[in-house]
Amino acid sequence: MEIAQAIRTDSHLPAWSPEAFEAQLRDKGRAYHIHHPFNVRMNAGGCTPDEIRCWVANRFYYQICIPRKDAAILANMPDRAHRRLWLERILDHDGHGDYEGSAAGGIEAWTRLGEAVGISREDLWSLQGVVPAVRFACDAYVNFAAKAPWQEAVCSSLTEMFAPQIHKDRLATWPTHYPWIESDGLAYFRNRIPLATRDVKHGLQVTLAHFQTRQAQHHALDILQFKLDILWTMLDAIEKACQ
Ligand SMILES: O=C(O)c1cc(C(=O)O)c2c(n1)C(=O)C(=O)c1cc(C(=O)O)[nH]c1-2
Repeated sequence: MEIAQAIRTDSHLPAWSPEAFEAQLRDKGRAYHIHHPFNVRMNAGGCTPDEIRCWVANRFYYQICIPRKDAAILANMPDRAHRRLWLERILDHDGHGDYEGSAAGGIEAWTRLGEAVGISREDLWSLQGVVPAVRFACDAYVNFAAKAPWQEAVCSSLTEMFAPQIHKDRLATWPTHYPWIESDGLAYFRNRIPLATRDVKHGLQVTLAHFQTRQAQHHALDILQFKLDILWTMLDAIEKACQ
């Protein structure tokens, strides 16, 4: 899959310093789905219970794709030290040991979120409510991760730089706006904050080291844009499907 390239006139210039490059990557947060109208409305309390259920059911497809895309990246990583770190991401979502408690994993926590909003485990896992564009968007992420050089796939995970805020927003607003949702159901969001922060540290380390010329740094920004577009597209599709 080719990543769309923005047209630039400065590609011949020296590479940005690591600090300036990181600032460029972080600046991409302006296009994060935290600003999508559906997300804004959801966190402002404007969604109906059916809309919340529709979002949870569709987002579940993203949740189950994440460990598959991480396994694809792992398979392309030649270095043991990187694999050791990356492996944790798979366990974060799939869990390990029994399916109770903190080691149960993100997919299990999302299943609890589903139950808290009124979706049974069977219905959630059946993927019945997942609309085609959400499948296409998530599958594009898995396919990209499998085919791209592993450092580029790592770079695409850097939308996680912006994820702690979106989780914090939900924790801050949902209990007031949606008191009908059992608070236990929000554990997924709470759990992800430290994990995302850890992931970003490693992801940035790889990205800052790998993209060494201005042109390559622009390519990294294009990769991040591609991932931002995946998340944005998902909400476009969810907004339309959940009306
Ligand atoms: O709720 C969100 O808005 C959101 C966004 C993202 C993201 O930015 O990709 C992730 C998550 N959540 C998340 O929970 C998660 O585990 C995660 C992993 C990844 C990734 O690309 O590897 N993104 C995200």
